[in-house]
Amino acid sequence: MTIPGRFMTDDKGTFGEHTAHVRWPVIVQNAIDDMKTAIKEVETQDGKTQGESIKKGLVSLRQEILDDAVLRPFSEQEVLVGRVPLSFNEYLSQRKDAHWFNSEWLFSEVYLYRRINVLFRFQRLWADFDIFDRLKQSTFESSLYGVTELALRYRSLKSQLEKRSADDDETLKLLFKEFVDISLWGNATDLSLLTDATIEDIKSIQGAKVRQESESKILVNDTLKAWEHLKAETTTTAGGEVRVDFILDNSGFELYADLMLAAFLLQSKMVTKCIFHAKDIPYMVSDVMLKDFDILLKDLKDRQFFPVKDELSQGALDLFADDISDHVKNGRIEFRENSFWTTELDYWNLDKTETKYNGCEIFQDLLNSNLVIFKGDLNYRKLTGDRKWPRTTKFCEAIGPLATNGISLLSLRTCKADVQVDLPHGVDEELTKLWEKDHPGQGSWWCSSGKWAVICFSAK
Ligand SMILES: O=P(O)(O)OC[C@@]1(O)O[C@H](CO)[C@@H](O)[C@@H]1O
Ligand SMILES: [Mg+2]
Ligand SMILES: [Mn+2]
Repeated sequence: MTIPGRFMTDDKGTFGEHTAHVRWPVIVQNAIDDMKTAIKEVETQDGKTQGESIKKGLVSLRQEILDDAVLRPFSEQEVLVGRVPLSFNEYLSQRKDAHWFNSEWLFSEVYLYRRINVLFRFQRLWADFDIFDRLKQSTFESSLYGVTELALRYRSLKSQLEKRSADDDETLKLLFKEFVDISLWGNATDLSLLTDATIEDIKSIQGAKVRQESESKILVNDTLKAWEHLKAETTTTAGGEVRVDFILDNSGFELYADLMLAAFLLQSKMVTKCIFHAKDIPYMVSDVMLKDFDILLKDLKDRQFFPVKDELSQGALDLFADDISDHVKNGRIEFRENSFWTTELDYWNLDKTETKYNGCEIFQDLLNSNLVIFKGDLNYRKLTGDRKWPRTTKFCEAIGPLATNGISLLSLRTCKADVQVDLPHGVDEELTKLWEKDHPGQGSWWCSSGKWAVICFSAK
């Protein structure tokens, strides 16, 4: 089959078109508003002056989008001072006609966050400032209910784990499923979608009861295939290292849920090492940077940040935070960052052929992993190239070289964009009809609502 083109920001009636026209100006406006607050908090005149020029840059960037300007290349100075990978200018040299509202969605969205980052990197006092930090922190703070509920669940499941007999695979399999579900739906608290979420919204997405009914919302579920694979890997490497990698998505509750899955895998002794791959710049509003991991551990222990009243909840939060810190101290959990993850390159570039922007380097390293877990929607878009595949296309076809180049992967994705593959025949039509009822003219946006999910496995 020929490889279809990628979703464009001028594909009529798509969520990508809506994202470009409506959501990007909102995201930049939120950054401008947060910049106003941040500037007030800095003391020095220098800080204020530099902050003002960033704010002006954001205002003109927002206007550029609204004016549907050409996607301009980065200047030499921006590449140097902003440390912008040359992949962006290489791409733009081939597409001089790319505009905000007439370009490949994947490129222009990643380009947007790079343009924002360059504004900060140009100002010495703001070079490492994360303009999304306030939003990341306030959303995590309002996740108190889900965080506490999970910590209590971890505490009780951990003792079940310790009590179970070594050959009690059934319990282990059920727990694996539970923790994969927790990590999957941890993605649902996505800041870029929950632009005005109430605590109730956040609570409902995260509660255990929601997870029960959410089983029906998982349209493709390869959890047991991943379980069988991991068990086989554990047996073949008997006594050796069993490594699971997490290509991370959002900070806050989703990272907390991912760490929960890692803690279970390590506690079960099935896995000996978990490596977490974070972003090197503020990206997609909520994505995890190295500093967000340290902040999360601090928040879990901070009774002002998480004012849990009862001893039990306090003990459960401390237990989890201490277990994670212990895994880090003993090298069982490792955090890395790499600029590849914030380039526009899709994951067909996780291959020995991509030798310019770390694709090959990361690929070679991931060959040592027994399972690579890709979290969230953007990672799914990059796995499938954000292409206009028929929605029944097989996952192993849509991920190109990754299906055969030696990496075993598991994609845990809540559906928040137009691309979708691997659906059984008839499901897309049925959900489009269902969604159309309450969203006339936007039936296919069921796939961008975050209400459904897929768990897709591909063996090496
Ligand atoms: O990777 P995540 O955090 O799950 O979601 C990121 C993302 O879904 O946010 C926007 C929502 O449509 C998309 O542009 C982008 O793919
Ligand atoms: Mg997400
Ligand atoms: Mn994200």
